[in-house]
Amino acid sequence: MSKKEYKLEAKELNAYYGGFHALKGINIAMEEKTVTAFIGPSGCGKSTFLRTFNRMNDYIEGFRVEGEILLDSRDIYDKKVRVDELRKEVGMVFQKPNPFPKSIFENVVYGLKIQGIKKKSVLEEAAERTLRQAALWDEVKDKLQKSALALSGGQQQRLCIARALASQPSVLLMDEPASALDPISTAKVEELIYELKKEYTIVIVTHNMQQAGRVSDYTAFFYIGELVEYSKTKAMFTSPKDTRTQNYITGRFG
Ligand SMILES: Nc1ncnc2c1ncn2[C@@H]1O[C@H](COP(=O)(O)OP(=O)(O)OP(=O)(O)O)[C@@H](O)[C@H]1O
Repeated sequence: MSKKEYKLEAKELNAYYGGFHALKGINIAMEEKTVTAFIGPSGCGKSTFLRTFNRMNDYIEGFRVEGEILLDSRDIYDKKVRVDELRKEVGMVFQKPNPFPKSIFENVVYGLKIQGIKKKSVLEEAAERTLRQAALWDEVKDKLQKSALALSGGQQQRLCIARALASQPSVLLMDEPASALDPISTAKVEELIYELKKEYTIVIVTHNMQQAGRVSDYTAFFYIGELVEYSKTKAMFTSPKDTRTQNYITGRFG
């Protein structure tokens, strides 16, 4: 009998900022082409955990992990893993849209150029494909050479999503991707997440419970560094098992 393969897994994961124990014995397994929402009160470790999946915390002095993070059953903290390759496979979108002060086109193809891809037709094809995927193509196709900074916040965030998709990742990590956006732009990003999960495995940190309910298949509730509860989103919101989860989702704290 073959063992079920997950896209992403954490096994007995502990994380520390120096002497501070930020993540405590986390176990989770996420299926391919699903959306998982991380929820929980401020400071409970959601972003720290999200960033372990592409080793974004490596830059922080004193940060270390124990346990395993598996991508397609391979340990991404193994010494043989090339972090630049990992980050191509596991793309990331941040809370505040952070386009470079360059043209729309240059933003999307930035990662490809760093990889040494120079051919114009390849770059143009990639730009169109990812801008279409990010539901931005129709709005920018006539001004690709204009500055990305002239776009609205919502457009900038979709541009950052296009930029993350250009290196053809299989996983997309999103750290509160809509919290700086207006309601219409938020709705667009949520629709986009729904479309993108046909091709990508998505993990999203959100403070917005309605958003978790709308976009995610599974929800993980964190509390002071622990993963308290992890289940199908519908089940978590209708019948949470732990009283801490119940208190949080009914707005009693956080
Ligand atoms: N660079 C750092 N150095 C030291 N401690 C940190 C660092 N980053 C985060 N922490 C601590 O780790 C804990 C978890 O932080 P994290 O940002 O992961 O929480 P979070 O749940 O994402 O919070 P929020 O919802 O406010 O963004 C917090 O106590 C925080 O103070």
